[in-house]
Amino acid sequence: MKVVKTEDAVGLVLAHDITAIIPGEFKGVAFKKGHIIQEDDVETLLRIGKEHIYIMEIKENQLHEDQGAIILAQYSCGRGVYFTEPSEGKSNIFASKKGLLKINKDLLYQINELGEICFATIHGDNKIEKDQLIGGCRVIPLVIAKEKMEKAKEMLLKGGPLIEVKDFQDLKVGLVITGSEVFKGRIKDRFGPVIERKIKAFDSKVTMKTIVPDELEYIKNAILDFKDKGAQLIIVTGGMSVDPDDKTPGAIKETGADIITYGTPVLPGSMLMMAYLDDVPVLGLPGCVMFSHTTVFDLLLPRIFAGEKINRKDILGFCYGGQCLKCSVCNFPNCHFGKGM
Ligand SMILES: Nc1nc2c(c(=O)[nH]1)N[C@H]1C(S)=C(S)[C@@H](COP(=O)(O)OP(=O)(O)OC[C@H]3O[C@@H](n4cnc5c(N)ncnc54)[C@H](O)[C@@H]3O)O[C@H]1N2
Ligand code: MOO
Repeated sequence: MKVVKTEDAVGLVLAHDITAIIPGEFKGVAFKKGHIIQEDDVETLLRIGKEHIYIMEIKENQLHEDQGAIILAQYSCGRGVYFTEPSEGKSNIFASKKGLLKINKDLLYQINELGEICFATIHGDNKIEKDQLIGGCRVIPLVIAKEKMEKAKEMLLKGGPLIEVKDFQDLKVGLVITGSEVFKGRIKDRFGPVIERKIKAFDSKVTMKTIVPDELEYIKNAILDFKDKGAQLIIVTGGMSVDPDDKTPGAIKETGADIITYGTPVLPGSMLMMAYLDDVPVLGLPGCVMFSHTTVFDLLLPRIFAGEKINRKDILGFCYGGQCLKCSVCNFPNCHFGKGM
């Protein structure tokens, strides 16, 4: 610690908290330990009787916690992400737009492994809204070795971006509703509106829709027809289970699509089929997607709309955390559901 005249202390770092007392009005910390003294602070400090102050000496090879936090935030934020000015050594990180949140988990771990650093985030691979909090980064001590921050910067530049928000694409969606009971008008279609609502949340819409009976040829031809008409995502509802009338999985296979999975380790949603017809994703959705608030369909949609190709490992990875708790008020995606391995 060093004693400095207050007028000469601008840009230097306070070594301890400074208390202010205004009788009947205020008693508390006016300036916190670690605060970098600003031009405007001088008069305030003089008014609370501080003509001299103790300042912390930051050595040539060290950085103040706020400078460390800026380095962490600046070099970790990719497209669609912004951060706040640090306060008490911490910067908060937010999404600057709606999209798919991507977090490089391995890199995040490695940065924390450097020590004296706290970098915490929410889970990635979910939809994020504009100005939603993603995480925060801070330097734990008041000062940190410059060398360590250089190392962090190098790792972030090489392996980054650590955090990014990918845009959703406007996809043309083809919807095939299966079910002879719906086709023949015995019951009203209630699956279509659920799908249309969920697609709208990604600013896209169902541009082609048909209702077909539980017959393999009808379902197959409807899928191929939508593909020919330029659908970029094809969704087939119902008929996904084990009854003799459940023809959807067979029909998707018959189109020649590459089947990624029939069956997922997710409840609800275990009977879902994910396939690609050329590069067009084809989803066979079981009845639970119409009934349940949140299912495996909600885990896949953000990634499909961000243009990511889903593989079998992605789907198997859902098993840990794949059981939805069906809370009375659904907080998804702010819960464990689908957060995976
Ligand atoms: N023995 C087994 N049975 C079931 C299994 C299983 O593994 N073994 N899985 C269960 C699970 S999990 C689900 S989810 C359902 C999947 O059902 P499907 O996708 O085959 O659904 P459907 O049989 O076509 O319909 C179920 C129910 O929903 C009504 N429905 C269907 N589509 C519409 C629509 N567009 N509008 C209104 N209502 C619709 C339909 O009439 C049926 O009542 O299988 C379990 N069984
Ligand atoms: O596909 Mo069912 O998909 O688990 O409720």
